[in-house]
Amino acid sequence: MPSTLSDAFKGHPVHHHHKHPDFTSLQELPDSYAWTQLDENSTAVCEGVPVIDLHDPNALQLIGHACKTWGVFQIINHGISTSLLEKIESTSRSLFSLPIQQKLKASRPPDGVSGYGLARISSFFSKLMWSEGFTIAGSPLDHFCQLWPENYSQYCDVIDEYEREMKNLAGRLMWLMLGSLGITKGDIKWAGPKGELKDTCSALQLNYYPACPDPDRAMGLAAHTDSTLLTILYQNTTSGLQVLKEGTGWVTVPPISGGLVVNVGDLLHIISNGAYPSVLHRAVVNRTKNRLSIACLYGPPSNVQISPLPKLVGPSHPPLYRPITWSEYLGNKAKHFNKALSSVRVCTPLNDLNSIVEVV
Ligand SMILES: C=C1C[C@]23C[C@@]1(O)CC[C@H]2[C@@]12CCC[C@@](C)(C(=O)O1)[C@H]2[C@@H]3C(=O)O
Ligand SMILES: O=C(O)CCC(=O)C(=O)O
Ligand SMILES: [Fe+2]
Repeated sequence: MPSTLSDAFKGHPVHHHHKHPDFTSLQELPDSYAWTQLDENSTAVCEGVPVIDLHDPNALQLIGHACKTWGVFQIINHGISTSLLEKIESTSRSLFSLPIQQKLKASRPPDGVSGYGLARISSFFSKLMWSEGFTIAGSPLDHFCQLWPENYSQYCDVIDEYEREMKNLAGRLMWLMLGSLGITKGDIKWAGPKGELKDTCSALQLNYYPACPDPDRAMGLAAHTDSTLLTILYQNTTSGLQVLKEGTGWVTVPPISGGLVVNVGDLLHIISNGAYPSVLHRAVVNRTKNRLSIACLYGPPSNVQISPLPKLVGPSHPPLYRPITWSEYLGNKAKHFNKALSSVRVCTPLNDLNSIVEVV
C-alpha cells in the first residue's frame, strides 16, 4: 500500500467554531480577527537569515550551520525553474479567486488532510487568522473537479509537476542537512541502498493572505513549527514570513527573487536528536498587498518509525525522543499543538540536569 497521510487525522476531527469568511466584504477588522499583544509585529528585524547558493562548494557546511543556528535558510540555484514557480503561483491565485461558494465545495473534511479551509491549527485559538488555505495530500483530482469542472486537468498537471520537483529537491536538501552531521545514505533505514527516497510523503499547503485593513492587530498564520522533516516555501514578492530567533526576537524572511525558504521541522529535530531545532514561524499580513505562499511539507513514509539516529546518540548524548511515525506525530500535533514535540520527549539533556542540580 502506498504511504499516505490521508488517515493521520482520522481520530482527531477538528470542528472550527467560525464559518469561513468572505474577506472581500470586510472593510474593517472584525473583533473576531483582532489578536491582542501584537505590538511586537512592527518591531521584527529584517536581516540575517542565511542565503545559500546550492552550487557553492561549501553548501554542505553552510547548510549545517544554518540549521543549527537559525533552523531556516533561503536557497538559490536550486534547479526549480522560474516558469514552474510562475505556474504554481498562478494556479494558486486562480483557486483563491474563485467565489467562496465554489471553494467551499472543496472543503477539507473535519477528519481529513486535503481541501479548502482554515489552517488546521486555527482550532487552538479563539481569534481567527487572516488567511485562507488549501491543502493537497495525494491526488488533487477530486477536489479540483469540484473547483473547475471544465478545466481541472491543466491545474492537476501543475500540482503533479510541482510536487514531483519539490520532492526531488527536498530529498537533496535532506541529505545535505544530514550529511553535515556525518549521516550517510546507509544510516537511514527507510531510504534505498543508493539513498533513494521512494516512499517519502509530502503535502502542499497553498496559503493566501488578503490585504488587511488593520494589519497590526491581525495574524495571517499563528506561530507554529512544522510537523515535517523539512519544509520548502515559495513566497511571492510580498513579505510576511517571520521566524523566531533566540536572543533576537521575530526576524522577517524577505522574499528574494527566485529564492526558496527551507525550514527545519519537528521530525528532523527528532532524528537529529535536537542538533537541528525546528523553528517557530508565523505569517503577518499587509495593509495594501495580498500575499501568497506555497509550502511543500516533506517527511518520511508515513508509517515508518523515526527516532534519533544511532550515530547521533551515545553515552553523553542519550536519545531525547521516543520512536514515532509521521502519521502518529500529526495526531499528536492535532492534540497538543506546540507541545507535540515535548510530548514525545523521553529524556532531559545532561546540561539541563546539571542546571537543575546547580539550582538545588
Ligand atoms: C502534513 C501536514 C503538516 C500540516 C498538517 C498537514 O497534514 C497538512 C497541512 C500542514 C499545515 C500547514 C499550515 C501550518 C500547519 C501547522 C497547519 O495547520 O497545517 C501545518 C501542519 C503541521 O506542520 O503540523
Ligand atoms: O505563509 C508563510 O510564509 C508561512 C506558511 C507556513 O508556515 C506553512 O504553510 O506552514
Ligand atoms: Fe509552517
